[in-house]
Amino acid sequence: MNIINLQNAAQQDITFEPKADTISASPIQTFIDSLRHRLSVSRQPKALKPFSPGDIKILLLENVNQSATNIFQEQGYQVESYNGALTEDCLIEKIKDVHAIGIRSKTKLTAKILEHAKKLIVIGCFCIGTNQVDIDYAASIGVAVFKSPFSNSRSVAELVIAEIITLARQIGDRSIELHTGTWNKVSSRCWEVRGKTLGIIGYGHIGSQLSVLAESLGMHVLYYDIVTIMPLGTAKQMSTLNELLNKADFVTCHVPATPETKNMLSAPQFSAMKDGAYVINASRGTVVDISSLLTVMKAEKVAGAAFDVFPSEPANNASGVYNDTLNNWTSELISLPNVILTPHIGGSTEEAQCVIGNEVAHMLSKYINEGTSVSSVNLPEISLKTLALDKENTVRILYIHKNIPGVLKTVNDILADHNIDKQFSDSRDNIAYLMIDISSVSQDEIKQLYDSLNQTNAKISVRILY
Ligand SMILES: NC(=O)C1=CN([C@@H]2O[C@H](COP(=O)(O)OP(=O)(O)OC[C@H]3O[C@@H](n4cnc5c(N)ncnc54)[C@H](O)[C@@H]3O)[C@@H](O)[C@H]2O)C=CC1
Ligand SMILES: O=C(O)CCC(=O)C(=O)O
Repeated sequence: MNIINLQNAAQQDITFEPKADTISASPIQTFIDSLRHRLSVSRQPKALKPFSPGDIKILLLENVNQSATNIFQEQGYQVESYNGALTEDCLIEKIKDVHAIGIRSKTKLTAKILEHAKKLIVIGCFCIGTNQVDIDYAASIGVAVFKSPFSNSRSVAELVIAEIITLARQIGDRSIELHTGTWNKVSSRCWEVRGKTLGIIGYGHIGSQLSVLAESLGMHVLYYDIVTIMPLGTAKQMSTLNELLNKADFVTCHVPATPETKNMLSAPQFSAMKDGAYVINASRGTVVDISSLLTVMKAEKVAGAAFDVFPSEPANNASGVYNDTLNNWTSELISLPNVILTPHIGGSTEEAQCVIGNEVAHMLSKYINEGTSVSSVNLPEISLKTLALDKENTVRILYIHKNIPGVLKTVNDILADHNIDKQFSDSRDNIAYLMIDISSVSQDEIKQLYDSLNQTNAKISVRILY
């Protein structure tokens, strides 16, 4: 019997009858089954249906690491990969048909795009920032979003250390000069970094990692953060941003893109800085007001700057795309001395990308196969023990719903005739997620349960795994 009108179309077109490979009537199969019991392989995870893994389609954009593709293919999923981001129209077409999408920082998954994603179960950000995804809208349609919490932090911190020394010694300019035939051996306004003060705005994973590296170079570290965070080494937390700006020789930003961090460094903050200070931004392009920075650099108030991120960034690698059409101050910025520009490569190392590929692909697979939302950035974090092979008639219900009164009663009334083995529910703002394992459920009852749950008022999405 085919289920129609499924809210969560991972289950669209998928029969609730057992797949051929699950029919176990032959003597050999019976022997294997009994052997499994004798060998206690019942602790192995049960492969949950209704989908067979081959039904699951994964779309990977922006050169997501091969390690992710390998994991998805090991699961038996279909994987389609692209090196760059897709145009909006193309993305809308592609997203209609996939159950999971993996992106990095370029692909904007807005409500406009996501409303076409009728089969989508989960989004994987193979990066740290999630500002490119409308995570609240995703939650409102029952789509989980995962990211890598810290696997490229070290890479970003190392890039910033390189930039601090490069700016202090004007290495970028000397290199460009030699590339164009000019020998210009100077020491004027070139400095050691030892004994200088680094001001870190945002003392999270990257900021704190950078703090340790900077101290090992003999720098003093000050940091500013909206929350009180334990200092590492001899770093000191400043109670205001201005206090940090007044004292730091190098100011570096490691905050997320939020309304509060937009233009966090602009004209008033630049004027609060020490004369001859340096500015670094490898967080998000919205954080530093580059138009204002141009003014203070021309006045030699700021002695140099390094940017890895920009308000607008090209979707794909290509020559000639970093220009005034992208950001109207580009030609002015590139004409200034001691400015280091990199194409959003803070997290782009082999090590970071491989780990992120593994990590996020595992989270996505676990969510697809078992419903585990631990580490999701937009859904309540729910997990139940993996169903074991011997739990043949056990069914797992994954019910994402509006966080309104009376839902548990409604759901439990529907399940009243079954034995509830385990139940876990949690909420996050307007959204709640309920995971229930019930036993002794026949194939026909699964269909009835699905239909009943699907008709409840609070339902956002329902999946039944068995
Ligand atoms: N250039 C690149 O390739 C990469 C850039 N990033 C960017 O760096 C950002 C930071 O990354 P993590 O350190 O991993 O994040 P995190 O979440 O570990 O740390 C961010 C810190 O900023 C603080 N913060 C938030 N709002 C603030 C405000 N208004 N004022 C002061 N502090 C504030 C938070 O309390 C937190 O301690 C990411 O959100 C991402 O946008 C991350 C990885 C790679
Ligand atoms: O590697 C990328 O494409 C994005 C890196 C980044 O900005 C992040 O992890 O937030």
